[in-house]
Amino acid sequence: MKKVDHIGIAVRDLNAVLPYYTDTLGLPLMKIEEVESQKVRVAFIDAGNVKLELLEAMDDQSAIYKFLEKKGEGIHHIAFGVENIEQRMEELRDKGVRLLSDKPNPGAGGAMVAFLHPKSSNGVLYELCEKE
Ligand SMILES: C[C@@H](C(=O)O)C(=O)SCCNC(=O)CCNC(=O)[C@H](O)C(C)(C)COP(=O)(O)OP(=O)(O)OC[C@H]1O[C@@H](n2cnc3c(N)ncnc32)[C@H](O)[C@@H]1OP(=O)(O)O
Ligand SMILES: [Co+2]
Repeated sequence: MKKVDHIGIAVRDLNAVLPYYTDTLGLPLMKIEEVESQKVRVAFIDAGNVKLELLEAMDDQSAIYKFLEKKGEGIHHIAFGVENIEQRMEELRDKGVRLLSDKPNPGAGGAMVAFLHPKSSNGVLYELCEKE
């Protein structure tokens, strides 16, 4: 794993929470983007050495919708930046880690992403992401 790329945070209403990050905490907003494949609208906040990915559900099929229903707002996942994501997935699979997809899927900013099931990561949802 190269580094932590971002921390995903589930929010109910992106526009409503943004001022807390930008005005109260004084952190720069990098961009807002809709990621159709994950059914999420995301805002990236520049927190210096790591990004915060604020995630709002686009519909009730979104993983974020289900998370908010069950657990409420809060930290959703930690994303490691990796190179050669398919190889990393294979290595982890060989070591018995449960991956949530066979192949990487398109994520924010043109990255390819894959998730490790929280049940095989001691309760933490991890993401692997590879920037093009
Ligand atoms: C845009 C992109 C990017 O960065 O580029 C993104 O990040 S998209 C980010 C949004 N997309 C994703 O998260 C996609 C991958 N996620 C998923 O496929 C899903 O959310 C799962 C992780 C499989 C959970 O789905 P679901 O809640 O329907 O399954 P489930 O009810 O069977 O839950 C299985 C167990 O995992 C727990 N669980 C669920 N979500 C969790 C989370 N975020 N962190 C830690 N534990 C979690 C549940 O409480 C449950 O534990 P108990 O059984 O003990 O109650
Ligand atoms: Co993410």
